[in-house]
Amino acid sequence: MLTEKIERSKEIIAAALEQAKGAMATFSGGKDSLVLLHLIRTVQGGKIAIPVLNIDTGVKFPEIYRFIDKMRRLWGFNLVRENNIGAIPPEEIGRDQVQCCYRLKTVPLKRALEKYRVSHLFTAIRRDEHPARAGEDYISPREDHIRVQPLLHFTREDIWAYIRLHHLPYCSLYDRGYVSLGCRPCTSPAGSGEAERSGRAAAKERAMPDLRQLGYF
Ligand SMILES: Nc1ncnc2c1ncn2[C@@H]1O[C@H](COP(=O)(O)OS(=O)(=O)O)[C@@H](OP(=O)(O)O)[C@H]1O
Repeated sequence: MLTEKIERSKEIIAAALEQAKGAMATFSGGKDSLVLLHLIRTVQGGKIAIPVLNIDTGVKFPEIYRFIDKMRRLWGFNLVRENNIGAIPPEEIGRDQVQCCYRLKTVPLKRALEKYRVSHLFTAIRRDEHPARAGEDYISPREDHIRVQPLLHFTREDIWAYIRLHHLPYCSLYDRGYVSLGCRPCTSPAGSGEAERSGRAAAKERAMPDLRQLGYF
């Protein structure tokens, strides 16, 4: 039942917020982190009181940038943007995916964690997204901080049901066939019957690197 799943997520969020000395949420502009922010907003009484991190690779879709700004205005949260733009020459972006993801995503993420002294980082990953995420726990200690992953038990359908239930706005790319939003060079729409992340890196017909291994999400 969705109601029970929502309650479970709220409990995880509330407990982590209570323990955290430096909590931070993540928002990619995607549907899952949208739900994460809404849940945090609910737990915090209608206002997101912790900073919200967006890692800007510089090659996201314009629709994503616009949607992030729209939500920032609507919900009035403190959006913190971090980037490492320029670390990869434009013509090489997406070519060596491990290097590209590491420099454009992991490096700025690590920098943000240090800069903002983050003890607990809230992410919106789900177990059903990918086999690599199936074994994840709600609370996942890393080298220097703790990942809080309150949406692990949500399915893709749960996310959309939540968005409909609360009449949340969402990024327009989802209505144009995109099911998982990454960087422009490595994302294409997925066919309707395909796995959720099949459009990621499909533009290059390659598998995404293991981002967990790279210290990303
Ligand atoms: N660029 C950026 N900025 C801030 N937060 C981010 C970013 N990329 C990933 N995330 C967080 O990780 C969640 C899962 O996203 P992805 O499956 O796209 O992750 S990954 O890029 O493949 O590692 C993601 O949720 P959704 O993107 O909504 O699914 C966020 O909680």
